[in-house]
This record gives sequence, C-alpha cells and structure tokens, in this order.
Amino acid sequence: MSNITMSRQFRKRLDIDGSLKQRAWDFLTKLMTDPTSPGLHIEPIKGSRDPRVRTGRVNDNFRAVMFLVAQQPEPHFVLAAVAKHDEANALAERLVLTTNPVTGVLEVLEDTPAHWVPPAPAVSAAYPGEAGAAATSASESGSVTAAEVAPEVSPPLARFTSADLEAIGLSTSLTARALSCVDEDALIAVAGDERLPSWQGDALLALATGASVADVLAQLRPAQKAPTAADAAAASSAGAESTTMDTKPELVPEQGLTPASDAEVEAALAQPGTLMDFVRIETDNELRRVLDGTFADWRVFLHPEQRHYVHLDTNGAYRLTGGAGTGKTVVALHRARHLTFHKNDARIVLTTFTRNLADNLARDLRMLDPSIPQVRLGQPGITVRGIDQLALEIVGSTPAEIRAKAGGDLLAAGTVPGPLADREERAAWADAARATGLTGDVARPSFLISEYRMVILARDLTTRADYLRAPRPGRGTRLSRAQRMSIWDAVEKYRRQLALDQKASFAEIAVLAARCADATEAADGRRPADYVVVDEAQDLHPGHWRLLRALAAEGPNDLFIAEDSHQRIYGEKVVLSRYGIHIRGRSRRLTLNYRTTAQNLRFAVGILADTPVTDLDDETDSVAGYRSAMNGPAPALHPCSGLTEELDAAADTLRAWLIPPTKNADDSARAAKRDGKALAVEPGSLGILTRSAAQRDTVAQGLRDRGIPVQVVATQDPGRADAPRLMTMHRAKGLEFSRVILFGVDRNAVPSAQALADETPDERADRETRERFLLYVAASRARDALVVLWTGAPSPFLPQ
Ligand SMILES: Nc1ncnc2c1ncn2[C@@H]1O[C@H](COP(=O)(O)OP(=O)(O)OP(=O)(O)O)[C@@H](O)[C@H]1O
Repeated sequence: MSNITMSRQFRKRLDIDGSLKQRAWDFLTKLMTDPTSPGLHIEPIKGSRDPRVRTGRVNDNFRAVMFLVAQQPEPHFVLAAVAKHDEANALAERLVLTTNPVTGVLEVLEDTPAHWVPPAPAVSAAYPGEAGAAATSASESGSVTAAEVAPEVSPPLARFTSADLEAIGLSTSLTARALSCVDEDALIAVAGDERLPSWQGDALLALATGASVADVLAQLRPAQKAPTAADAAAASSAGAESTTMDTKPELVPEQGLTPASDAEVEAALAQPGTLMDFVRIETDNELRRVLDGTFADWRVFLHPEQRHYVHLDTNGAYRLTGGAGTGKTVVALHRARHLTFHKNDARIVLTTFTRNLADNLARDLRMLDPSIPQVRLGQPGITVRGIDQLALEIVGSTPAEIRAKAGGDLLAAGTVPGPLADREERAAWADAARATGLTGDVARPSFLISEYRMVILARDLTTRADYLRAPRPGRGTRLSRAQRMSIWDAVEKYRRQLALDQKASFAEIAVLAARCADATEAADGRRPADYVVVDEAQDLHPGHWRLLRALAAEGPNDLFIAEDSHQRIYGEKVVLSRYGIHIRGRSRRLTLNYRTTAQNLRFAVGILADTPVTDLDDETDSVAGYRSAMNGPAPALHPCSGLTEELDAAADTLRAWLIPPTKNADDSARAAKRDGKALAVEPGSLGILTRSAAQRDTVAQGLRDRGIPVQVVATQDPGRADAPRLMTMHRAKGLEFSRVILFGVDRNAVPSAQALADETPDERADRETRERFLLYVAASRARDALVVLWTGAPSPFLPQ
C-alpha cells in the first residue's frame, strides 16, 4: 500500500489528453495498492537534482514524474507531472520537491534559473526599467520600491519594497518582475503565470489590491504569528539574507534548490497554500473523486480562504460575502459536504433563491462527491432545494392538525394552499385595493406586495391594531394613520379572497412553513434540519429568513449564509438581526475572483460606480481587494443605430465565436487540446442576455432569421450544448458563460423605465439601485469575453 499526493498540474494534464485518464487510473490504483508492482516500471533518474525523483510508466508513450518522499509507515509518492517519455525523463532530472522557506508551502520547482520566471510583462514604452535593472538595484541596496523602479507611474505594488515581497517568500527575480510592473495588466501577466505556485500569484494580487504583508502571511500560515511592522523593518534593513523568520540563508533560491526533507514535506501538506496545488489521496473513492469528470479545479483545490470557511466551526449563524465569481457557491457546496462528516446522521439543507439554481447546486454537489446522499427533507444527508420549494414541502408534509393551528389567518381551514404566480399576486392586490377604495401610490400592487412582505408578514402581524402600531424600518414611503387603516382593509380583503381560492403567495407560504416548523418542534421537539447552508441570500425576503431561522435549532454551525449585497436584484434590503439571525462579528468576505478576466471584472465593478451598499448586517459593504488573476480582451462596446443593426452585430459576434468547422477541424482541435491551447467555444457556453422577456423573444427571432439557432432559457434550462443560450439578465443570476453578449443596454432599458414607473416615488431610488446591480450581475457572468450592444443612448450605468 502507498499514499499519493497529486499536483494540480498532473491532474490538469490528464484532462488535456482525455485518453490518458483511464491509463492514469490504472497506474495510480496500482501504485496505491502495490507500489512494488513490476508493471509500474518505477525508476530513479541518474543525476537527478532531487534524489527522490522517480518516473513510472503510464502507457507506452507517457510517464509520470513523481517523488518518493517517505518509505515508512508506507511509501508516499508526490505526483508532479505526466509527460511523453523523453520529456518526462528530462523533467525528472531537473525537478526538485521543496518547501518555501517562509510560508512552508510545498513547491515543485525546476532547478534552472529561468524556468519559473514568467515572460517579461507588457510594460508601457515609457517605462525605463527592466526586470534585470530592478534585480541589480535590489541586490545593491537590499531593497527597492516599485515607485523607484517606475517613478513616473503608479505601479500596483508601489507600497512595497523588494524586502517586503521577499519576506513573503517570493524569489528575488519574481519580486523584481512584480515590482517592475507599471500597471495592473502587467502584474496580472506575472501573477497569472500557470507555472508559478498558485499561492505566489495570489499573494502578489492580494498585495496590489490592498492586503498587507502580514495579511498575506496570516492566510498562508494561520497558526503562526504574522510579522509585525517591526519584523518587516528589521527584515528590510537586514537585506534578503535575513528577511525571513526561517533560519535558511536564502529565500527561494533559483538554482541549487534544496530538496525538502520528508518531515518538511509532511508539514507542508497541512499548509493552506499547499492545498491550492496539491491533494492527498488515500482511498480509491478519493482517487475517483479527483479523476472523475472533466477537470474542475474547484472540486479539489480550494483557495486558503475558501478552505477556511468550509471547515470553520461557527458559534451560530455565519455570513460569507464576496463579489461575483469569488467562489461563494463553491464554498457553500464544500461546506454542506463537510457538515455531513461533522456529526453522525447530520441532516443538512442546502438551499438557494430559485429552483433552477437549486438544480445546479444538486448537479454540482453530485460532481463534487457522488457518494454524498441527496435526500428528502428530514433525512440524514443533504436536501438541496430552492427556498420556495422547501417551504411548500414543509407546509405539505406537516400533519393537518398542526398545520391548521399554525395557519391561522393565512390558511383556509388547514388546507395546503396552491402558490400564486407573480401575475396572480399582482392581480389579487389590485382587486383588493379597488374593492376597498384604496387610492394613490399606496394602491399600487408593487407597493402593497412589498408592504405586506416587509412589514406585515415579516412581523407576523395578525390584527389591525398591531399594524397601526408596527414600526416600519427601511420602508421608503411614510404612511398616515388613515392610510394604514385603508391598507389593512385591503389586506383583509386580499386574505379573504385567497382563503376562498385556497391560494397563498410564496411569501405567505414561507411564513406558513416557518410556523409549521416551530409548531412541529413544540409538538415533538425536532426541527427539520441540523445545519442550513444558503446561497444567493441577498435576494431573500423576511418570510424566507423566518423559515431559515425555524429550520434548524440555534447553535454551532446552524446557519451558513453566502451572499453578495451588490447582487440584490429582487427584493428590498433586509437586516437579519430583525429576524432573530445575529451575524455581527461572524461575517467575512472573499475577494479573489475565479470566474472573470481582470478586464471584465474592472468593467463590472465600474457599473457599481461606488454606489453605497449595506449588507445583511446593515454594515457598509465594499468591493475592496476584489481581484482576478486572469487576462483577456477588454469588453467590446458597440453603439448601434437601430434594432436591425443591433441584431446584425449580435449575429456577427456569435458567428465569429462559433468558428465554423473546417475540413481539418478535428485535427486542429485535437492538436490545440494537446497543446493546451484554447479551443473554439462550445455553443452552449455562449450567453446572450436581455433586460426583458419581450426583448429576449425579439432577439431569438432576429437571430434565427439571421441563421443562428439559439436556445431560449425561460424557466427550465434545456441545457443543450449545441446552441448559444438566450435569457433575461434576471434568469442569468448565479450562472456563468464563456462569452456573453449584453443586448439592448439602452438608456430606457437599463434601468427599465417600466420597472421604475411601477414604483412609488419613495421606492424608486432603491429600484434604480437594483437595476444597476442587475447590470453588474449580467456583466459578471462572462468568463473570457464580453460584448455590450445598445441602440441610441447607452445605459447611464455603463462605465465611461
Ligand atoms: N478554488 C477554485 N478553483 C478553481 N475555480 C474556482 C474555485 N472557486 C471557484 N471557482 C470557479 O469560479 C467560478 C465562480 O464560482 P462561484 O459560482 O462559486 O462564485 P460565486 O461567488 O458564487 O459567484 P456569483 O456570486 O456570481 O454567483 C466558477 O466557475 C467556479 O467553478
């Protein structure tokens, strides 16, 4: 038997050449069960820099390059690479398994001075410095600042000296390169280099976006004391040789690398930075989990921050926020899985805003770990549901007598109400307002729906007297006593009608479900879940929060909330403490974007334009430190003169993306894949997003007329890979695409003039903010490329 640890590069290579995967599975299972098996052909390499290096036969052409790092109690192999025979042997000669002397992170480095240094960054012509010049300067003075390197510009690392960067464990040459970057794009080119250990690129970007040296070290070495300013100063004045708290004389030397001892390797495997690039595999099941499916980093290699929040034991409700694409959903999935191991027979609810998003969560959870039971509510395992679906299930499954008692004013004699569609809900309020003679802004269905949801249901008000007295925090429109009286008349009328129809809005069903869960607990002492994990929480309304509070008893790890206040596109702002959910002091933010290129991210953040945003704790939320390590083209902005031209532009863009297959397409695709180059995109990974459903249907017809088939995604996603997906911006919430066209981003469409007109004057400002957030959500769905089209005047939300 043996243990194996697999590097990200090794796993990735198997995906580039899919046929290797089965062979790798055979090789690795054999290696784990009997490392002495002669079929493995494990051989040391003569003259290798690291004496522990071995190669093994994966198939006739390919060999694995690995390190045998321990023999006792069982052999332990660290798999570094898989490559063609000769390439593997050559690599094996040069590779060294080492640990970073400062951070203790495991690193596989080539023992050649140049290899791990990324190509020269694209610096502007005005920039006088060279990486070499910076390095010379650093070695002469012991420390050089980015501002010294490029005095006439404001480099992203201007706040730091070379000693600062070296104190984190970055090599002298990488430090020089990073400090020589005059703008963010240049730094991303350096930091995003695939060959760098992941933690190093991330550390550079974190420093560039506001983190301190101490912050970076605290994340990478959580158990150790972060250096103080005095430590840093001492390190700086002592020069590179003594900047580290380690006793080693040199920081990440680039030649003459010292192989790490077995004990150092063992210790490194526990470091969060190591787990960004390495995974230890001890069982067949774990091996299957790592190898199965297409390569998806998120299933195996988490950022140290993400890992922290997955494993964190909380004292009660906990909130994780972060910009679009920072991996909140990934953390929610891993955390739900982690909680299944937390206690025997744990009952976990993983929920989100819509049924479609819940279907995606269920799919991704299966992808993450098919062995985790996805179960019905109340059973051991994970129940994945949209929050409204969950509410309906609870109401439906509560014994009739308990439900009847809990229902009170909201239920017709213990029935299970049918949910009202949005349209029906608006009509019911319009009828109630008309019937009771309610007039003015407060008679608008949009106002009444929100008053009912945010005040009456939120506080479970059942009498007129309660409503007349109730505080209405956060409501934009002030109400006189007479207005409240009239509104209550409308509420009674609305409720009577719904009781007759045996219907209820989803907001009412959520409150009913909360009451049912409370009543069941009072009757038999048990709530439906032990732990609740909720994603996309920024859009939940007070009824949802009451339900979430009622699902699991208050206690450690009871409620984990993933949200981004900048993506609130549906409901009004909610402050959780008003609903018995206390997160003060238990709230953190993710900042590394894994989805979008830095160019798209900058554009999406530009849409927010410093709009003041408060979070579920009523504290200011910001996008500080939000960063991406991926480079791509700048978003393309196309003004058009009319609908025809806009449709032509969309069709041309899609055609260019959907490169038509040529005679030799198969060969070139295979070659591109083998070389790790980008392929022409899958049609189903392209997204076209519109502000309204009507516009979506116009675009569908327009594109089909131009010979481009599209899949219109309304409620259910057909999920076909053979045509671009067309949907509203609202429907795209929580999704992602390789490339996106935002269609019709005109002044009247975003913000939607119709949506604004629907609101009372006092509620209009919040609605406008939500329209801005909607454009931010839409723009942040694109991974690689973003095209924005409009006719006439552009949306005022587009960044200049
Ligand atoms: N550790 C990781 N390694 C690689 N990819 C990751 C990692 N974490 C997240 N991703 C990828 O980044 C993308 C965004 O992740 P995710 O959907 O979890 O972000 P999010 O914060 O929930 O986004 P949004 O708020 O926009 O819904 C996904 O493609 C996901 O697979």
